[in-house]
Amino acid sequence: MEYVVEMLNIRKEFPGVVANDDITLRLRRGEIHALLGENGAGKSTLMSILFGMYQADRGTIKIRGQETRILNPNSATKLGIGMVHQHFKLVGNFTVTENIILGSELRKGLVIDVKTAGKRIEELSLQYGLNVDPYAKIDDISVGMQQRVEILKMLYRDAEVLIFDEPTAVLTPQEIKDLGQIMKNLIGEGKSIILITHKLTEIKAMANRCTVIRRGKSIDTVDVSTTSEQTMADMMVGRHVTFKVDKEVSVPGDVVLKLDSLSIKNNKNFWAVNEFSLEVREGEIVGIAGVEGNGQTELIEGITGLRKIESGTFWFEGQDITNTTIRSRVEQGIAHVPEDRHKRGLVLDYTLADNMVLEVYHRAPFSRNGLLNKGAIRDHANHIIQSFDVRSGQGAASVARSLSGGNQQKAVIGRELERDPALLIAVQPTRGLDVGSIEYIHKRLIEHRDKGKAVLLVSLELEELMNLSDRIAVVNNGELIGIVRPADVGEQEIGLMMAGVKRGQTT
Ligand SMILES: Nc1ncnc2c1ncn2[C@@H]1O[C@H](COP(=O)(O)OP(=O)(O)OP(=O)(O)O)[C@@H](O)[C@H]1O
Repeated sequence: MEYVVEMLNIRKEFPGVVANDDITLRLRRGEIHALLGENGAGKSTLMSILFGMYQADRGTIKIRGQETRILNPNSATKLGIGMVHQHFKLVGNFTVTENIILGSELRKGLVIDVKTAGKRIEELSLQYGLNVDPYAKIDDISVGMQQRVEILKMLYRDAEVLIFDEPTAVLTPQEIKDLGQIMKNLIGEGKSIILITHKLTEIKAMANRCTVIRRGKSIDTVDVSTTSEQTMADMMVGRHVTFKVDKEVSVPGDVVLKLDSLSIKNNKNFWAVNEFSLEVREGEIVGIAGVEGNGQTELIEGITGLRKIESGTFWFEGQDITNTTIRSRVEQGIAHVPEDRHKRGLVLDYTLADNMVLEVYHRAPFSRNGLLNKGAIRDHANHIIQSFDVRSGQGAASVARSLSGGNQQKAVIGRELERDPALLIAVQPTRGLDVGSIEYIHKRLIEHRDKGKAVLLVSLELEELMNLSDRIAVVNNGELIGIVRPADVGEQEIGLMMAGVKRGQTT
């Protein structure tokens, strides 16, 4: 059996944590190999070593049978290894072609011939079924297309081994299907793929084999076709995981949030939200379902105070707060788990302790007579770290940036829930989380509801919305299409409504 990549007995330590402890992964030529592990299990670290961003403390890497040292991403590229990161590295006002040739080898004395490059990109795009316009501007194309540009970037540099780091986290269901096909085209042409994902259904649909790691150690490599999702989940977490959410029927109380005919504009000054009305009561979870980009982002920004509400009224616990500041909304008991945890959730260069008091540091017990009480701040962070199982090298003293993506997310959710808000707005709360953490977060959201609080849940995962919500508001093109109860409808019907087909309203 020919292996294109062999990572043997890899060890990598960071201050306070062994991120990779004797991990072995072997990638066959022409296979899609999933890398599965809990948040913080060490997947990104292992791939960063393969891509030359980190050096292993111990262990061997062989590329096409040859023992090699990969000193930096450039040498990884020369060895035919490419990576699509979770956060794309593209320049918005450059074209696709310009982005692809940017940073690729510039030979001295040679002006890069953009036209020739464009042609080559067009050919590659055709060969792999990517359908990318080489002359489009990055700002004008969808996130799914931008990801394909990242794929083209690798192909343009003749990559043979392609690493995808949670590629579907940013995609719509249709784009996920398309990506599956693209991956098949890639292996059909002899490429080999390492796929990092938490989604077991995707592993089932896309991958040939799967290596499971837990807390930095290899557990096993299995054939995907003969291993069930449940088995893989249990191997990964080290205990039995349940996928179903247990909850009682809700007992809604008074109205907490009332949106009355809200209209909000997007960045391009077009109407993103149109006369949108909705109520969320104490003791209920209301989900918002819709295809990404149908006004959900602007709606939530309007509610949290990040974006101006052009017309309509926003009532919170009976008070008109349409024009109040972000700060006063926070003070009144509105909490927000944002869509983009890097931009809005955390200050990446602050410690975890400081991040856990971003909204409340000026209050007792964290602050007294204008002085910060470091002990209280640390205790608060430790409490969140413990309850939400936030894993990091140095606990409360860890810099937020050093946490794995999923652990950053758990920290943000923990911070917001611990404030015990009257209204929790959770946008994609479980994006990037492993099944064990999803199970826990779902439980906490239901608990919050059962304490009589209101939850507004925005998610692109229909299954999550169906499992958690008491009512689901479906949006299309900034308009409310209808409100349904999950018990009364199937996913298919909600799918139709997401496409704009109206249905009778239930209240
Ligand atoms: N640069 C760093 N400095 C300190 N600690 C780090 C650094 N990078 C990673 N770690 C730690 O190493 C461990 C493994 O992290 P890694 O990002 O590899 O996990 P992961 O499996 O990719 O997680 P996720 O699914 O949440 O993205 C974590 O405990 C993390 O906090």
